[in-house]
Amino acid sequence: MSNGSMIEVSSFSKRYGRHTAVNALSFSVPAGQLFGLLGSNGAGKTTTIRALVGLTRPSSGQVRVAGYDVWKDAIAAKSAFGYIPDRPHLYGKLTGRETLRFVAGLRKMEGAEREIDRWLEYFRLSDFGNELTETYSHGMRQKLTIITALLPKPKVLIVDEPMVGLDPHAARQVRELFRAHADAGNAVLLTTHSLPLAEAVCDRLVVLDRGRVLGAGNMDELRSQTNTVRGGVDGDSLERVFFRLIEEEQAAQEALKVPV
Ligand SMILES: Nc1ncnc2c1ncn2[C@@H]1O[C@H](COP(=O)(O)OP(=O)(O)OP(=O)(O)O)[C@@H](O)[C@H]1O
Repeated sequence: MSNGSMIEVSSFSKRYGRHTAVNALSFSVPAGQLFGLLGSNGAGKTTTIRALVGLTRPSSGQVRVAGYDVWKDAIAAKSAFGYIPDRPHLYGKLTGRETLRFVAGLRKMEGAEREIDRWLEYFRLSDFGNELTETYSHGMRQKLTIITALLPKPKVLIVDEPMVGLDPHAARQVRELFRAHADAGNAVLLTTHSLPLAEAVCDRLVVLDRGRVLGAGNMDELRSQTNTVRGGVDGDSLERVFFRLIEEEQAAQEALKVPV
């Protein structure tokens, strides 16, 4: 594993026919960090995540998780990460508890039953543990999916749009969970459209637009890239920084147009 990175994306590109969804993207996430991947619709966030979890093959470049090439060393890589997709799939004919036992069995976890109780309690799902997941509300399904990813205590957690459908209390719990997971020495990567969430929890960020990086770094670095102001009540929010980056990109594109 080079320089302790838990996630390493090197010159990753993904092309669909003539369309380039992600173009030569590079970033790395060390243990202990919470990393945010931001960008407008179609920017390439989900494509990057799908490459990180081995669901799509890079057209070029490399994607490594916990030191393993996700495509070439898939089994080792997959046992090192937990994945929370934006559209989770659960088996409707299993109960919540059966779902979690199934995951614990796959990961050969010891003493999983107590952990499962603790997690169900944490998300106020204890009363529903023995109900089929097909009867769960959207938010309950989301919570169960989050538990399936975290139960095996993965070194790397990869999350696509975590907060959709969660009530404010659960959203706060999930935010705290991700932070705690990173602080415990793991790497967390998330995509989100919630800029306040990203600003509140992420140590570092990449802003993508149409497959290319518009800005990268911590909040201070992003502010210095966009001439925005730091700190206090007068400081510029990530939202301001984000729109600046998009506006600058649009201005640069305009400038390239042939004047007719
Ligand atoms: N299977 C596919 N076949 C063809 N094009 C695809 C495929 N998957 C994604 N794309 C294209 O790649 C680009 C990036 O899509 P992606 O889903 O990664 O964006 P995103 O940043 O996750 O967007 P959103 O915020 O809307 O979820 C889009 O232009 C999309 O149309």
